[in-house]
Amino acid sequence: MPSTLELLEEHRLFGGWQQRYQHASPVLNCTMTFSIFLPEPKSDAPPPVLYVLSGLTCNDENFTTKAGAQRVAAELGIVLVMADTSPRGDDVADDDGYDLGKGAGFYLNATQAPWDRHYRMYDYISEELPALIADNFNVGKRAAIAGHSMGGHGALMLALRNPERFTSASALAPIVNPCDVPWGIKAFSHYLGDDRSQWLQYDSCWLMRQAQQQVPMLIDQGDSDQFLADQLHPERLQQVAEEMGYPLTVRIQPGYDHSYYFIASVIEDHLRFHASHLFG
Ligand SMILES: N[C@@H](CCC(=O)N[C@@H](CSC=O)C(=O)NCC(=O)O)C(=O)O
Repeated sequence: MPSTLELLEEHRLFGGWQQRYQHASPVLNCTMTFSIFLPEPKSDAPPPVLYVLSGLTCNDENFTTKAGAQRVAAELGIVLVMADTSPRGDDVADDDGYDLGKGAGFYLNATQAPWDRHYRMYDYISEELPALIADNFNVGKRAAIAGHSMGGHGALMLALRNPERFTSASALAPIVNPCDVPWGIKAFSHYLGDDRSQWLQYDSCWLMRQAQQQVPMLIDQGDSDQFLADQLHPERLQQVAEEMGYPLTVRIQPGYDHSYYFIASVIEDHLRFHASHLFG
């Protein structure tokens, strides 16, 4: 039976519709919100979907309102689904830091108390949300995934673990090696515990070395990004890709920082990259 969605907002946009919905999530054991851009249909064929994952402190609205992706998504006929970054609600565990707890779910299934009651973002993004979208909207089977920073980690990691689900993956300033950078070490210690062998399943550098099936990938990274030296290290994934013959393109963009000004500047290329695989 189709899940119940409550429409919170709706706006006409570039000939399509920008909508925001709330729903009960059995996987996360809380109420969740997502945004969706539905372009004007280009043909009788149901359109493909690009899932978009955001970074630390974000919800579904950061990308929706700041990335400027809808004009090109409308032109290409791609549905955009903007997910939240963690479970939400008053009874959901949280932390004072911006990089743990609400807004910082790291797209994993937590195993440690108190996080394990709600923090199952891996299952939510890989299973529950796609099923909800398929049940409630006229969309095709083809899907791609993109993300920024912590969301870039989520997009690359989810595509590496589910290569049959995604025609392509792309990331803007992603965390590629969470097992070995401060943001990832802090989050994984709390959510997954001290046994670092349990962390590897969420680390794109490790996953790419194990990959049996390839998903075309694009990464854009600004060289004036304030988090580049400490947290991001795209060269580590590029090195693995070169060793493994994995189809990853990394582009270093001069002068750009970590902000949505950077995202807005390169998002068109990401949409066209995904279109070349979604419609290929
Ligand atoms: N407030 C923090 C930094 C938080 C931050 O920069 N968040 C980024 C994502 S960082 C990686 O996941 C973001 O997208 N923010 C939302 C926005 O709209 O810009 C600090 O004080 O350092």
